Amino acid sequence: MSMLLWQCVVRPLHISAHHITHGSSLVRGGLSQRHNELAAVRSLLKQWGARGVHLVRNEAAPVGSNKHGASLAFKVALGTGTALGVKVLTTPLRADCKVQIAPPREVHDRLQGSKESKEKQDPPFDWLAFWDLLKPQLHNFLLAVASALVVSLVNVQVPILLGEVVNVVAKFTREAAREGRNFMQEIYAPSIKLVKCYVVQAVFTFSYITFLTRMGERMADDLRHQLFNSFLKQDIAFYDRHKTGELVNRLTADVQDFKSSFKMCISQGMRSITQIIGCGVSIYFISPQLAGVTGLLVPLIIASGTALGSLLRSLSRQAQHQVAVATGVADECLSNMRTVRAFAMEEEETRLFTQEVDRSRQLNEALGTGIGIFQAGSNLFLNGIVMGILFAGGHLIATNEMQAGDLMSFLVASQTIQKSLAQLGIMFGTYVRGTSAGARVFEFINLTPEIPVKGGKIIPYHSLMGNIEFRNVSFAYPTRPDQEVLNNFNLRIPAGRMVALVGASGGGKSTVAQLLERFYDVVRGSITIDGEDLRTLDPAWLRGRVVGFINQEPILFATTVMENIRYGFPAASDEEVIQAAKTANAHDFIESFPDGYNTVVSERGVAVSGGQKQRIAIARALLKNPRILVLDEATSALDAESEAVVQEALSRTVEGRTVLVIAHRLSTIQNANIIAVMQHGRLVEIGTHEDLKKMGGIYADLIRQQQQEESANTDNTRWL
Ligand SMILES: Nc1ncnc2c1ncn2[C@@H]1O[C@H](COP(=O)(O)OP(=O)(O)OP(=O)(O)O)[C@@H](O)[C@H]1O
Repeated sequence: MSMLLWQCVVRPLHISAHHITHGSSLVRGGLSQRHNELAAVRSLLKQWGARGVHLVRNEAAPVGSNKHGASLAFKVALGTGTALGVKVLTTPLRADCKVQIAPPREVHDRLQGSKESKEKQDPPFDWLAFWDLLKPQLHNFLLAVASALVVSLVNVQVPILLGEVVNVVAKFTREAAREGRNFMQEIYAPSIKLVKCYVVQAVFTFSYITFLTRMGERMADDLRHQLFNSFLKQDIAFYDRHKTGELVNRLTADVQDFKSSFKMCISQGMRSITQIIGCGVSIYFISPQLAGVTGLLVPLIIASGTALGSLLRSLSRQAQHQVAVATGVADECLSNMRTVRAFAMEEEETRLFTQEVDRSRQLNEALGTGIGIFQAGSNLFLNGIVMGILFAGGHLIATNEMQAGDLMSFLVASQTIQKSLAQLGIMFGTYVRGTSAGARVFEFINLTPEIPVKGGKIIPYHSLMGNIEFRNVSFAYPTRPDQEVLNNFNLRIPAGRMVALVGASGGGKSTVAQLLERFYDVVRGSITIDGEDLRTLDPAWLRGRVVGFINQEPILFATTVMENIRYGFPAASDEEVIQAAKTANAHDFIESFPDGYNTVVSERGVAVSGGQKQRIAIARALLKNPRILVLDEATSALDAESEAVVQEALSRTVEGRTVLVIAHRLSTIQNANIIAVMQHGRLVEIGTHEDLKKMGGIYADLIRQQQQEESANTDNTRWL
């Protein structure tokens, strides 16, 4: 399946003569007609919608060759300054291109754009879903809230008790010696009260942190679980719409943001509000005059703190975003190191990364300066208030309107109010961040897929024949509803027969295979298996038991070969796995691995060659003994030697099954019972290889074209 996604990833593309307007000259001309090839790539990129394409290096450099063709490397630039590396491997009927998009500005702008649109389109917070999430943790929540309340009330008491202690101390410095009173006796009661307060404060601080953590972690765990579950239930169209990075971000950063914001709102928010009210009442009772003056300054503190705070928050968001952009560039480069190396783009990648890191440094420096100004300014301001209170309080003490201990209480209480106000300012930002992160998470949890993962009719195994029929099928991908990919498509695949789909690239062949797997539903018409509409059948049964799918790029998981083959049919015994591997021509090479079937294949299957990977995938598909087998370009990425071995395995695999095979190399499908030729989403020719050749239509043209390309390719190989 070929498709270009303009996103910051490197992905292989398969571009056939149909896509490249000068396709035949591309292949026939070989290396001697580089300009034609470059023009072809340029026209292709334009076709894809890349505006202002021009070639940076007007020369193609051969980077390698094999029996099947030559690799050429091009560097292309988009008008925006986007650098593309295009690597073309010419093969008899097609050109396989690797397109690397490594555009710093483009990546940045795209991320910026997506972030802006994300900010604009944040869904409303779902309070009902939040309540459902909170309900199981209500006991932890209430215990945390009660404990935090106790801590706040104690915090309100502390300044008053401190004042009482200071009053005793102050009294003794002035009069104790003269009156012969016992200091220990007088200080004992207020000191004990203070110590009790500190102990209660410590116990309940421990308690609220423990309950809050328990509640937060359990809610986050629940959220991740629900979200992941919801991801796995979504239909494939959902994955066409959303990038993997975005989904992973919701699962990690958004859940984390939501959790910490929620915890913070409870602990800090509640404490701050209680302390502001409690200490406000205290200072009023200590000295109404001083409290009045301080109260006048409060709006000033709030206004300046909010203004500066929002400025800093916006700067901090920009800095965080820039760090993400720089990380994205590094991630893209490191995870595609082979492509970077193949194009000798190390210096360019370093330049891109440095550029993004430099921007990030500048923003962080600006943020640091802002924080410095904010902290210095607020310290100065707060210390000014302390000085003011001391000055006015000193005056009140001198006129015997106040005691020293009361001044002390007033100072501590007013400081607590100031700190709490500052906390509330921060809290507002935290609340906004938390609710928007939560809204994004709930949005995906609440999504209902159009195609359910399971549920529906099952045809009993003994009566399942495997007759397939596409009847007047029309289809457009949900992400491109205006582009009709299949148009009144009709095809019958009788049980136990092999039907090959051929035709120009983009004609809709892979789409037919995907519809058979019910990755998407048809827009009009119907697909039936043994007369049953696919939409009435259980999708899990269909994919898990009936249809085996082998495509060009099999995916191996980072586990043992045994588990990789068993994937999709976990109940299979070791013997069954080994038998499937034998049929798939895989047993011998697996046995030659150091740990045999227990060898762990690395994350991307690097330790396993393409042909070996494909045979493991065949064994995996075989294990579930599917009635229907779909082979979508199963051997087109392989060299001649591997292809022969895989073909041999496939010919054993297809026996007794209904098979839909899609292949560009016509030599691989000549034995099919029926060959169906597709063009622009329609079936245009159908018959056996001999019939179609005699007919002299599109199929005959394709064969002629392929033969010419094969001979041109042999010439190129000789030339190289
Ligand atoms: N997931 C998708 N979302 C939107 N459009 C898609 C998607 N997959 C394929 N297309 C588009 O559908 C059309 C048919 O693609 P399809 O892959 O079925 O063709 P194909 O004949 O199999 O091509 P190839 O031989 O290159 O694999 C193309 O225009 C392609 O761009």
